[in-house]
Amino acid sequence: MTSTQQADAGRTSELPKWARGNSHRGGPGFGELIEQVRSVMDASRFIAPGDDVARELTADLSRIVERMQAIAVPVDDAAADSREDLPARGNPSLPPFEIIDLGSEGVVAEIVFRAFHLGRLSAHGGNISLLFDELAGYATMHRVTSGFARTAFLKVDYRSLTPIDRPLRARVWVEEIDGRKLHVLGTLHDGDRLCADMTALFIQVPDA
Ligand SMILES: CCCCC/C=C\C/C=C\C/C=C\C/C=C\CCCC(=O)SCCNC(=O)CCNC(=O)[C@H](O)C(C)(C)COP(=O)(O)OP(=O)(O)OC[C@H]1O[C@@H](n2cnc3c(N)ncnc32)[C@H](O)[C@@H]1OP(=O)(O)O
Repeated sequence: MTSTQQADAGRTSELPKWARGNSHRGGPGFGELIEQVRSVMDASRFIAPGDDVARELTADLSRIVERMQAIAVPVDDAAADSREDLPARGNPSLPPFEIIDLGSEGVVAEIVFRAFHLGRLSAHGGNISLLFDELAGYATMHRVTSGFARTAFLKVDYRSLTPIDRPLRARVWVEEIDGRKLHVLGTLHDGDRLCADMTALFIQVPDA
């Protein structure tokens, strides 16, 4: 059996514990909390406050940061990045994608880039690259025979401007497997229009 055929047979071990996800950590209100965190980031992109207001807002936010720091847990126990029921698993640092389809054929996700992701006229290219990297993590996770795959390189071609504030469709899939090397491709579309495409190499490793 070649390595490609082997991988076609799918994953032979369970997903690592950290990748199995959950829908309870942080409680039922956690999704709304993370959405508010995103809203803070969005709103911060469009203000030019006077010094007094900047200081007041800083004080308000400092109180919130202190409350969160007081309830910090080890990262492996944190709700963010673990909640499979929430956009981007409740990780506020990721563009808030929603998984539409996921399996050995790859992953399809809907993404709305927003104010926080704005570069100048369109979504910042780095955020598009981040989206592709993350989705490639999903796609490779379902094709490695065990463990995890790390990004060795990831190249994005920006084909047309990527708008914010409207649903876009991303697709990422493993095109070829050669031993531990997974060649990954991806596309991002606004309707029929190609915004960006991606080529990446992921390497299978025993764990994240
Ligand atoms: C909670 C989940 C809810 C449920 C959801 C369900 C499923 C989904 C679950 C999880 C998915 C979710 C999240 C995943 C998220 C995101 C994924 C992001 C992934 C990352 O963001 S991860 C961080 C960035 N990433 C790094 O931090 C890597 C640093 N780096 C290294 O760790 C090493 O560098 C490594 C491991 C890459 C290789 O090291 P190594 O020692 O293992 O292997 P080695 O060097 O021997 O290379 C073996 C062969 O690859 C070729 N090769 C290597 N590198 C190459 C390159 N750059 N270009 C061309 N070829 C290359 C060699 O030439 C050789 O080729 P050959 O065999 O032909 O000679």
